[in-house]
Amino acid sequence: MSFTLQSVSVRHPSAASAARRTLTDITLSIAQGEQLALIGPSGAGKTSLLHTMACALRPERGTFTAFGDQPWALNSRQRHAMRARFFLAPQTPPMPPRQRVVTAVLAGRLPQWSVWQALKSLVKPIDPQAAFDALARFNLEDKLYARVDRLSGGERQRCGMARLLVSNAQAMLVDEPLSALDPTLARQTLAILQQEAAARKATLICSLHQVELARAHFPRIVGLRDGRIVFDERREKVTDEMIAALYRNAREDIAAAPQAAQPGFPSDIASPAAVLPRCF
Ligand SMILES: Nc1ncnc2c1ncn2[C@@H]1O[C@H](COP(=O)(O)OP(=O)(O)OP(=O)(O)O)[C@@H](O)[C@H]1O
Repeated sequence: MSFTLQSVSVRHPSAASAARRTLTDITLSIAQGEQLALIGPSGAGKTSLLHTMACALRPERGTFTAFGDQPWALNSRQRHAMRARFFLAPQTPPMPPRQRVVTAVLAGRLPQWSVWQALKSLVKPIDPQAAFDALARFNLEDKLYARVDRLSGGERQRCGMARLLVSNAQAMLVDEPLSALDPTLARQTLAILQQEAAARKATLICSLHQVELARAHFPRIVGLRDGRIVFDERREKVTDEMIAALYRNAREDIAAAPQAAQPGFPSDIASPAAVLPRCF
């Protein structure tokens, strides 16, 4: 098993103590080599779930196991060693603007390198061929020595994916990898991620706003809403109705609901807010 979460609840450390939890009662088991898409509306908790699995957020409750160990029961050195087994690719990859693409891509090797190797690679990239090969998968090999701040948003995002490829992660935790890409590039990029994960038998967990791509390409789909799992199904079991319910906006519900008359107001006026414009 790559990850097992049993009744896990998470609250962001910076959130007010009275704020509702970011994730509530999450139970999920993900086998090594599985490919799974996380979908759900903005603020559903997709990023927070990926961060929890990457040990960047500590559960407030429940049991979290990664690769057979409970990371938060380990000491920080052991937890750091465990982090080398997975790679979290954020939506906007952190890359110093003046850095060369080759260095930014090779940062995917940082978890495997000693401090000395990391410093050495900053001065003279240790394995530029690996960065070149990874960039070539995304047709970006000509950007090897370009500065990061000269890249378009989509190029930058694909550099982040090239960084993921040079890591030797056994689990790839990828947050909205397609958000800056046109539809053709989005499909190609997703195919490369899935091929790479399959080739190295790595687990691939991808948060996506492109629901149709998720349904077309991922065997397992987890729908999140308001920090809870709404469904966790094989893709053939996910229906249009489940998707519509997952993304239904609370405002749509209010608009669709019959307007109940309130005491003290004429029957065609539902609330004080509704009457205000009529006063002026
Ligand atoms: N650093 C933070 N401190 C406090 N609350 C946070 C923090 N980051 C996210 N949240 C809250 O946690 C909830 C889940 O956010 P999260 O980013 O995980 O959702 P998401 O599904 O990834 O959204 P999106 O699709 O918009 O990226 C939201 O209510 C958000 O406001």
